[in-house]
Amino acid sequence: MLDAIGDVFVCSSVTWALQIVLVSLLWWRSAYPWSGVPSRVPPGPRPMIPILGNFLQLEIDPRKQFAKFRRRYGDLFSLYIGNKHIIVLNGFETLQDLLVKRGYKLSDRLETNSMEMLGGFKGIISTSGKLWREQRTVSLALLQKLDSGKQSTEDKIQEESVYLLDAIAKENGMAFDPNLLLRNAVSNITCNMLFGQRYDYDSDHFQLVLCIISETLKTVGISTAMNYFPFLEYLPGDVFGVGKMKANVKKFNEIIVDPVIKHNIDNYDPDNCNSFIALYLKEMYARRDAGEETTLDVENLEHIVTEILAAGTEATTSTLRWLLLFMATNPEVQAKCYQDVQRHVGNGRKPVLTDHDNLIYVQAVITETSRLAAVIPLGAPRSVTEDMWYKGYRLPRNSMIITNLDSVLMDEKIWGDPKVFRPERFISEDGKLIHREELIPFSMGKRKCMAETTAKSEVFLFFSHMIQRFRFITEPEKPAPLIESVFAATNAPQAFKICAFPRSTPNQI
Ligand code: HEM
Repeated sequence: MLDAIGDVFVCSSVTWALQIVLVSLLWWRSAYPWSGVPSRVPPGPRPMIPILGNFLQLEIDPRKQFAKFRRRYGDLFSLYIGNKHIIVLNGFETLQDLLVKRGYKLSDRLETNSMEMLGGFKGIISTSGKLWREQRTVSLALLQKLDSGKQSTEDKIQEESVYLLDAIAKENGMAFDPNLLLRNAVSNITCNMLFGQRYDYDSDHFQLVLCIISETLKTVGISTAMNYFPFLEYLPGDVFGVGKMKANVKKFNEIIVDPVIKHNIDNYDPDNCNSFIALYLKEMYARRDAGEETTLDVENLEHIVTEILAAGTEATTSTLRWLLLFMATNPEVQAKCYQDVQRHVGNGRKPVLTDHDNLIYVQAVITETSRLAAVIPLGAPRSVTEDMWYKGYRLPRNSMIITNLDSVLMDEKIWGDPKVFRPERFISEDGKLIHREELIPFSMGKRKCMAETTAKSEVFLFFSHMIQRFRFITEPEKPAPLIESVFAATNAPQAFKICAFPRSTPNQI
């Protein structure tokens, strides 16, 4: 009986596989862009294998390969994967020309399968055109309004720092992985902005929020394969994590986002709007009451909440993790940061945002870390809205655009020794902070990160508070942690452990 079932299974699997191959080949012939290579498009490596195109020429972390292609083909090169023509933009001049000067043609997202699963083409990150413009403009205005309200973003970060520093102190100088504590602190700022409340670090509800975010983001990398090979979604066994990702997004909405939005709708009080959700609802009702045509609705709000939580948590946490790693492995740099804080802030009070202009060395360390860590090194994919020409090349409508920020942040022509961690490169001879326009970890143009100011405030305050209070060292009697990254939704460091000693103890420098 079991054999018979096995035979049927094997037979149906073979038929299934043949059908997939057949359908794929037919689909490839009709959809594969280089079956008739469009003329005058940017050059690139020749796609050797039907359907896969250049897929096998790329590693999971494609940055090194992109650097080689750039040397060979120039600042614009083409790749073909599955049914997509991809154009990779490299170098500061190209990114500035195409994202800033002619950004109106490259501000849309490409409607990919993974974008659909994550954002359902609602909200901000995955949307384009009028819908994106209204959602982004309104969201930005509401975040600014919140910042100038009862509790500013700075107040929220100051409040959260107390909890973060206490949690670090509780590690008692023992080795710990700072990832979870930093993640708690960073996402609490976002929760506070969105929901109007922070959570205790040991709250089950809060840990569930963080767990779903990180599980979902883990599947983002692998499920992007579906953007190029849409049929993979239908393979049995959820090999590409598509089912898991969909289930996570659904669970996140059901358990976290929807109940909070419902609570806000049920208890709506226009005179007491202390959270992003309440302010969005107020704006939505106002536009509707005024008879305005608007895209503001509960479904878009649901997506924005999820996106801000995920985007806000991952990139900022990764940046802070890189900072602690660089401090523990570069004690002399850490000592200079501590001296900077001692000189301009002392021990009697906490650093505040207005210390920013005085803490030059701390700023240089943060700036150098943002450059070297490049936590979102390839930006988020965009698309060409209408056929356009640039430096003699045709950029066909609907091509996918990859903004290779890494090619600028790690450009030898700009930085000389880009792989070296050297904060001094951002300090002038007369001791001032050097601002470089090529420092673009938040991308460029209309579609650049929506929360650059908030992210910078979080990084500056959390980092300077930690440096004021603790000395961080690598785990004693263990090999120093590797300065290597895990390339996934963000470019984060590999997991590492450090020890934190309060500055008032004999371990003080
Ligand atoms: C160090 C921290 C951060 C870095 C380096 C960073 C970087 C980026 C980058 C490179 C993009 C892609 C821009 C593009 O499409 O080309 C982006 C988009 C975005 N970021 Fe950030 N980000 C950070 C923190 C945050 C925070 C804290 C939030 C929210 C509170 C946030 C919200 C967003 C949103 C909503 C978008 C999509 C914008 C759009 O599509 O119009 N980010 N970010």
